Amino acid sequence: MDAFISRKRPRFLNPNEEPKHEPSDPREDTTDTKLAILLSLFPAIKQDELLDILVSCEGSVESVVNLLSAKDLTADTSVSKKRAAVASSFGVQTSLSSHVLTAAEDGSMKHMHESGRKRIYPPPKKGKTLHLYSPEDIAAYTPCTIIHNFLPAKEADTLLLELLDESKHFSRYDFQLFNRIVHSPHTYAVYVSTPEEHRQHTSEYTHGGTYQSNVRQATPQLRSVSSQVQRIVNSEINKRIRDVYPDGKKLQYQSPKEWRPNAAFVNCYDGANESVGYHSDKLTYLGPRPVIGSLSLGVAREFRVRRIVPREDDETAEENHKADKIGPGTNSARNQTTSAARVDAQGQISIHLPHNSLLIMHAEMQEEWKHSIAPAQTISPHPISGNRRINITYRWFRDTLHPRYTPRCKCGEHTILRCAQRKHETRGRYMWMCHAGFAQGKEGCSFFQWAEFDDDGDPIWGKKVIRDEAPTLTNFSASQ
Ligand SMILES: O=C(O)CCC(=O)C(=O)O
Ligand SMILES: [Fe+2]
Repeated sequence: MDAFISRKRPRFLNPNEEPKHEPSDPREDTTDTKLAILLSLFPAIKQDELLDILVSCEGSVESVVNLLSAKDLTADTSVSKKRAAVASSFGVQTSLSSHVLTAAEDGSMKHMHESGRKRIYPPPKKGKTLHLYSPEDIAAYTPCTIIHNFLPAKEADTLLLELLDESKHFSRYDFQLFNRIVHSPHTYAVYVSTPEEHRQHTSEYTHGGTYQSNVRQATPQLRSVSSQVQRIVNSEINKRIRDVYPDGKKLQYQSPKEWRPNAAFVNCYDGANESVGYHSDKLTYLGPRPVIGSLSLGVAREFRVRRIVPREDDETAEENHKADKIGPGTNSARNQTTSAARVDAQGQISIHLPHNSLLIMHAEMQEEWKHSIAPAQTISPHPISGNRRINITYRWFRDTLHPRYTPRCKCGEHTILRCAQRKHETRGRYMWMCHAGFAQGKEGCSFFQWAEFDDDGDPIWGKKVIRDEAPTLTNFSASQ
């Protein structure tokens, strides 16, 4: 069903934990009743369509009736009155999707597609989850694009089989949370395409204060798929710039260059309880406004996203420094207590990721949104992978942000790049910080330096801009 369903999120009992599942909202039980009422009022409209409109009106029968009656100017007045009477017994809600009304250039209210303006949707309501399925809704509500059935079916199955076999080499990463060492609730490995890249990823790039130990050579299938991902991601980036960004221009700090993935982080979620908590992906080596291509294989799972809500009160750059770390290539929320509170401050959106779907996280994603793979209440086993889901995130490590260039902190370690997200005065500014505080058993130093970039996201060290002209890393796709 190309629609979303709105459900109320439960309050978290333990602030360190995402809920294992969401109890269903008793109000959902009324959906059938509402649909039956709508069917009786609008017998000429198909049930599926009515359901779509109902969910896009957040379950408000009154909004559906108003919407459809407004369209139906020739409607019999007695029918209209009856519809209005029934509808008024339900609360008014906002409407979404293709039924959204918006102000046109001339100030009149028109349906989105008639107004000639870009679609701007309201965020999900506090404490609710919007479930999105259609590529159109996902592109409109989130900074993501989804492409279903991305690979030829056989190729997707071959890649899945290959990575399931690889997954026996995957490991959990350990991270520190409130003085405890915690294991990630899924396994992973990093894939690169040449021995030189392997050397760099195991002895130069650091993640949360340690070198990656689980770096592997990309399999032929992984590399072949990388070039297909590269093609489509670049084309989708251009569409996004043209159709969504202000004045049809790339975002400030977004690279104007072709996106060239040179590393793939492969995750395995074995069973419904395996997950990854809310985080944004680490910017340190990807740079500002990165784009990430994420291919899902095997069991379908929910990818949840939520916008980072600015907070005026107690945010400081120093506080950001104390952020906990939840995985390689990820920046978690500062802690799950505040994270949980903010999930409730603005609703979340759930994107359903079936086998062989490619999700593109666009340039506005990492700095302004967080994402997670929620534990599932139930999953439907996949014919090849059983209960397992494999996910590949193709990433482009910018050469200009190689650790040979990035500042060292007082501990003598490589710093990490973060973006100020919550305080209005500093929101959107980047900073270099000590990462030692993120590593097991290490206390961080107080190193802090604002990070400067030119408009294309290349770093400015002193007055010197390091440009990304001669990549040292071999491009994943080009190196086949
Ligand atoms: O499994 C996914 O779809 C997302 C994984 C993720 O967020 C990550 O590897 O950073
Ligand atoms: Fe991520």
